Amino acid sequence: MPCTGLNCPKPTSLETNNEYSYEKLTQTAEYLKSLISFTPQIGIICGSGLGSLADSIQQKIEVPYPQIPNFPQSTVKGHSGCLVFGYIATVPLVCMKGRFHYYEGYPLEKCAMPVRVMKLLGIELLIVTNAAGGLNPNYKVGDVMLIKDHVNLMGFAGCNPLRGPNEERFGPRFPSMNGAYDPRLRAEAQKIAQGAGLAKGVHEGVYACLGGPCYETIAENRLLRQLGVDTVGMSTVHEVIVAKHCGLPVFAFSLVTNESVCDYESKVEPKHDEVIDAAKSMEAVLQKFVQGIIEFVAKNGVK
Ligand SMILES: O=P(O)(O)O[C@@H]1C[C@H](O)[C@@H](CO)O1
Ligand code: HPA
Repeated sequence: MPCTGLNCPKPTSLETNNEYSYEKLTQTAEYLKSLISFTPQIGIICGSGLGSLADSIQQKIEVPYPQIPNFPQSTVKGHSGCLVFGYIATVPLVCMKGRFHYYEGYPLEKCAMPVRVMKLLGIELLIVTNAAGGLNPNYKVGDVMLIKDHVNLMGFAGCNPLRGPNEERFGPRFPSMNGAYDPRLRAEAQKIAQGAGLAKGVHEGVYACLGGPCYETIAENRLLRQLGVDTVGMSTVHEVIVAKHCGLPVFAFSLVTNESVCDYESKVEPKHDEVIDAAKSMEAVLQKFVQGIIEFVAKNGVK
């Protein structure tokens, strides 16, 4: 908040130059509200190649990112770059077909700004999905891992989407990250997964985000494994931090799209096209899974 008292210091450039101030984000949310006649209850972020999660949305209103004031643009294959509003199982929602990554050149607060916009639109639950490398030796390509916790590796180096002046209207300066991944929905998701045909391959584990765009070295994969990381990717963590900060419950999962190799003898190399193909081959099952989660929320509420 600007201070008007006589002895108060002048606002710093950080305060005056905030590209994603509460006011700017409100402007973005107000523009989007003017296009829809309902309040979205759930926000969904589609991971690489997972944009088809929006296919089951009814009464779609699609808004391309270039049309949205203050919104970044998608630059990555597999992230088409539009917001889709509509309904799944009678639940009004908004879906991001295309997220923003640090390696695209966006600072973390910019990558995560749509989470605050969705909060201002009125969502009460955020569903986050990602394509990820499977580090846990029990994981196979095509498995789903419900995220129970994360390792904020970029945070170890001081990169955090909440860095800078805190905006109290969103949340506190020092938020706890405990319970960021809603335990009730995770427990329920185990049952829903069976109905969706995912019975064999649903795990629960820990996700870590690196800055990318390089995939991890074998030495890095070995280190991550020792740290207790089960899947590794280049997204999600900053979105979840911002969601937890503003009090949004999160349900998140990784689709294992490739094996993260820990063996110098292995000839397996990660490739983005294969990541997208692996996601594509799971689209029908994952649509059913996400629909099951939404139906549960429709029946039982978010809390
Ligand atoms: O957006 P997500 O995290 O699902 O995408 C992963 C991370 C990189 O963007 C890309 C690498 O293949 O897939
Ligand atoms: N590493 C990082 N990000 C990824 C991977 C991976 O192996 N697969 C899909 N996204």
